[in-house]
Amino acid sequence: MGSIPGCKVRIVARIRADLKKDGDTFDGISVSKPWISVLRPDPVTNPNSRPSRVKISFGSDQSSSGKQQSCEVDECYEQDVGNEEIFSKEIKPLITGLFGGQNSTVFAYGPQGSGKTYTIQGCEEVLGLAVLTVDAIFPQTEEQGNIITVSVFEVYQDRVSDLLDAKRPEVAVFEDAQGKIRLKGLSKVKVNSTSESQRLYLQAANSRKQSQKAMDLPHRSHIGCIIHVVSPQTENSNAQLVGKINFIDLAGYEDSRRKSSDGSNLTEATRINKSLYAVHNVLYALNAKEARVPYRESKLTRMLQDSLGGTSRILMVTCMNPSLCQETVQTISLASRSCMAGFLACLDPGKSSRTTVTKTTITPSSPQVMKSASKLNIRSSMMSPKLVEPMSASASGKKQVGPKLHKTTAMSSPQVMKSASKFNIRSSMMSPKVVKPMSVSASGKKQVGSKSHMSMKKPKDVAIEEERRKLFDDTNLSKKSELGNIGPKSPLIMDSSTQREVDIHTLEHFVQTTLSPSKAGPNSSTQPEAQLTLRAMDMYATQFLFPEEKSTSSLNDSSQPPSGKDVLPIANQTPPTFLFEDKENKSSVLESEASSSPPLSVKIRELSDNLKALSFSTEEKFEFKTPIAEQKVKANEKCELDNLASSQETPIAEPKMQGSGMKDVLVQTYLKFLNTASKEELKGLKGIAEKRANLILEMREDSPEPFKQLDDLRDLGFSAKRIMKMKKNMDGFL
Ligand SMILES: Nc1ncnc2c1ncn2[C@@H]1O[C@H](COP(=O)(O)OP(=O)(O)OP(=O)(O)O)[C@@H](O)[C@H]1O
Repeated sequence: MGSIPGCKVRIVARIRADLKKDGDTFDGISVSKPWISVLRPDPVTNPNSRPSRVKISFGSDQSSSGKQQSCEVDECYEQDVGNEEIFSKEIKPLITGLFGGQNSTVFAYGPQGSGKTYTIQGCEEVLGLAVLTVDAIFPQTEEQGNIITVSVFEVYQDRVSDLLDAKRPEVAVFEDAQGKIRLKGLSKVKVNSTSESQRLYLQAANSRKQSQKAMDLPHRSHIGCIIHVVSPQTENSNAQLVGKINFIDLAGYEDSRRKSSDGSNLTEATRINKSLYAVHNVLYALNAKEARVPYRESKLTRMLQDSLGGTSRILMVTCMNPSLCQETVQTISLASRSCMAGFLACLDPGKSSRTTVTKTTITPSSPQVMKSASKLNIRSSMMSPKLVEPMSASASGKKQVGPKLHKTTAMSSPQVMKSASKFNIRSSMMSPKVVKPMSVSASGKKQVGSKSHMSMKKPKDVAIEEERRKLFDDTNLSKKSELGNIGPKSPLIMDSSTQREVDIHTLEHFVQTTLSPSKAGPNSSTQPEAQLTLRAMDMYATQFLFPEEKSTSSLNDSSQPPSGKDVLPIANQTPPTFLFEDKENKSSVLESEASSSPPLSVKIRELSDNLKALSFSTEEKFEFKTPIAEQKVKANEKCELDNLASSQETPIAEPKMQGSGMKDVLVQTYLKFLNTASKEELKGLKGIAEKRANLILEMREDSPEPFKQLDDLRDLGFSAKRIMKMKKNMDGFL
């Protein structure tokens, strides 16, 4: 597979068969001429000296401008090509790898109605690629004494649910101690025939449609089917996964500015598109052989991580409507961008993006785009979905922070940009913009809180995430430097030295006496890191996470019995998901808090008030430039002066920036506490009582660090809404 040897991701296009023959329209305008043409390289004039690709052109070659707009992909299947042919050319090579332990992922991507479901799932009369796969691997699995199991799931707004369980339990996605991705609560059903697998898949998809209809929900979500080949359990061994292949029918891409065809609102459309961009970001990074692949940008990519990275192989089938449709141009251009990344990386492996800060960025400001946009009424924001990539490795080894580092190249496809023009396509959509807020220093030297960084608001979330990962990277940070690093971004440190000292003393006393008796050994009791962690965590929990519950108590901690059906006793099959309802069990949490550590809650609140006061200190209190402040910092010896020095350049008078830094620290410290605290300590937190504390300990057995971001709280039964609210409250507060 793959016309470009060495490329990890293969991008092919498929033009859907024409369903209506009586003339197509585009935005109400009749289109009489064929508007997609496919040009294959001529094997004679284009010998195999370089990888060949297929050119897809949009618009008529007799267009008024006389120009054709085009983009390139690895292959294009035209309207007369059926699923079987695609299967035999594209999927069979993946199946060979499957029996050798190689995982694969097949995406169908495209606008609504372009044939994604038809391609992956098929219909009653036509088998889709997933079912054809089951059909093809049966003989070999039987021969080897292996079995096939199937899982079907839906990802809707970052919630993964099991479609083979009528109750649709939520599936928890987390990483275990060995770094493997676990899908806790996802059923695996053994299938014994092709027809059985087809029935299963169709049933799951139909039941989803019905419930969406009944609840009047918009139906755009990602549907996944995982086919596992498993060696069965024997007396002497547990069941073992031989390999798996994932088929993902991605939610239909829809221009979020157009009226939605399924009633979904702008927010939802934007969210769906964002998750589609996240998939593209991952494919792009993999194909470009980038050092960092942003799997965590979306739940879907995270759950597929073990079938995307490593030796896994990826196929993306970009489905195209045969009728003129701006979404088709947009989707194929995005796909082509990933394809181009692989093409360049394969042509010149020496120039892998592992060693360069240069990022592929297509911005509306690139000359081609601007030209197209102005000529053709293209709106830049649509052509340029920002594909945010937070870090890049600097060749110089120096960490570079902030927008100054962003390099913009109109690398994707100028042709595609131009193509948009003909169809009144807005530029921001066609032009995925890759922003690199930070780069990794080869020397490991950190510069945090520099002006450029502090003033960088977008892409805020990703930058913050990367930053906080650095701040709390135990392996890289000395205790000494941690204070320094936290300092410039944290109001705890940015405040006057007097206040800081007072606060640290309070905290030391607090840590040693109450909060962390288990850490009260000679090493731990004086650790500034522990102090800051606890202090910030307390503030965070009290002030931001549960502001509405300050006067009452915590989130509830009730668990429901396991749901989801695990049909097979497979070694790596995890127990079903536990769901928690936040509306229950308030009393038990109250009891627990009251009985376990009343002094703790009092102290937490005290401390929070202190910190709150600090965070709202007046500007003059942040006078880093005064010699006195500097002296005090030096005398303290707990802070790294380099970092503080760099922060002096930063005007700290921007409360929003200050808040952003504080939020960053607080979120991370809170998560770190969840990852490390004892059961009793956990129970001291708002929202955590006996059951959740137990679950956290259980999760820590599976994975040493189960909480890496706020969204991971969903594994504890916190609803997405609630987590959103937490984030929002924080923003509002800060
Ligand atoms: N290659 C094809 N040949 C014949 N019919 C097709 C083909 N591709 C799609 N169709 C038909 O087109 C219609 C839309 O296809 P499908 O539901 O697969 O689109 P989709 O991209 O999955 O849409 P959505 O994003 O809304 O789920 C269906 O009726 C399907 O049967």
